[in-house]
Amino acid sequence: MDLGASTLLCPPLELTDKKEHGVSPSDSSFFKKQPSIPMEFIWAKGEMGHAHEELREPVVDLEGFFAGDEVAIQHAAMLVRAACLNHGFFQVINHRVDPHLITVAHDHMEAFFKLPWSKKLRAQRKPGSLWGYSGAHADRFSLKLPWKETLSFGFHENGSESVVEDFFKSTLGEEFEQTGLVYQKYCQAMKDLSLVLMELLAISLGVDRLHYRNFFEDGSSIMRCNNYPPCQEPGLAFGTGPHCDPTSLTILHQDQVGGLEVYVNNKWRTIRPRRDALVINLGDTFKALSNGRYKSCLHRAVVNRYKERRSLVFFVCPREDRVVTPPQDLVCREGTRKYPDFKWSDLLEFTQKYYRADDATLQNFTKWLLSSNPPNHH
Ligand SMILES: C=C1C[C@]23C[C@H]1CC[C@H]2[C@]1(C)CCC[C@@](C)(C(=O)O)[C@H]1[C@@H]3C(=O)O
Ligand SMILES: O=C(O)CCC(=O)C(=O)O
Ligand SMILES: [Fe+2]
Repeated sequence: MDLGASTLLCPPLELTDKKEHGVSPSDSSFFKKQPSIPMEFIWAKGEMGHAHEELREPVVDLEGFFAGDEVAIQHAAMLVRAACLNHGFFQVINHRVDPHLITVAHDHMEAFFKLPWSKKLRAQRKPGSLWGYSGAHADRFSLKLPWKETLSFGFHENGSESVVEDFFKSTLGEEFEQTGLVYQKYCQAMKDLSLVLMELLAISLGVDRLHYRNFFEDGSSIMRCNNYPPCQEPGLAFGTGPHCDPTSLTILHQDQVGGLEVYVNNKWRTIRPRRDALVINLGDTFKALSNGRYKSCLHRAVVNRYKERRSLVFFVCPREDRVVTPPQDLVCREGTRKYPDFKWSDLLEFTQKYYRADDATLQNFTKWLLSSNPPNHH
């Protein structure tokens, strides 16, 4: 059942009377098919173009990594290298994240998004903050609104208190204590897996095996739950438009509905959902950490007419004051630096205050950075 735009925007976006757009029933054009979704959600025809082909690439099996089987580790690193040089996307199986924990995390996400508006709005994102509930980012953007609701919160491991549990209890109340516990465990499992992947990425780049693990060990990451309601015009709107994640590494688990697409060899390809796999994609920050060797994955989420779709997305980030710079031996091999040093907090601020992340965030950030601190050549 299509809940339409009202599920995304509260109070429900009143569909403005057609006459306000200078069209009245007497005009012949009026009888042309009028889009049944608010124009704020509509993307240009040229930006759509739905994928038909599936991306079928080898899945990286982590079993050998956990078993310390060096041959299996080299094989996994070779698959990771091929994928990251080409498009920055791969999937992992035998990742040792408890499948029951993933299922319960989906259950709590479903329960949250099914809450009445009044309850969801208790967690409403404050201006300038990443944390909380957002309906179509309608408070941030005015056009090309994403056809989605999101719930975002931070994760870091210092000390006993759990920022995740505090987030749920303080914004949604005691009845969400269990949800906070589930997401604390889920985020911890995502963080642990991310450090294994950082080792694999280091091996695949031929740098010190612990280099990236050490860089991210004390990082603060972002957890996001995405809910994509059914859409009457799936050919006019995006759940999440084409973009590269500005973050470093993304670990995503999608439900069985399907809708994630990745841009590979100049074509959008669908990613078939796999319950037992976790989707991994590199972001802009890791691209800079690899001195531009590895791609930041260009991806998007399309919507459909009939079925709600949800995804759990964990964005791995370094500590905010960490300076993003590629390992020296990688630069020596490459000969030149591709990006200036920057702090992750500066790129994050850029995406939250000045620039809506898309497929060119890193290059625009670099220009912005250099324009505000021109290199002194004396
Ligand atoms: C640092 C971030 C900004 C976004 C959430 C994380 C990593 C992915 C980014 C995002 C999803 C890229 C597409 C545009 C965006 C505005 C969105 O659709 O949510 C981005 C997120 C954000 O700025 O909230
Ligand atoms: O929901 C998806 O499949 C993709 C979501 C995504 O790319 C994001 O939230 O950054
Ligand atoms: Fe993304």
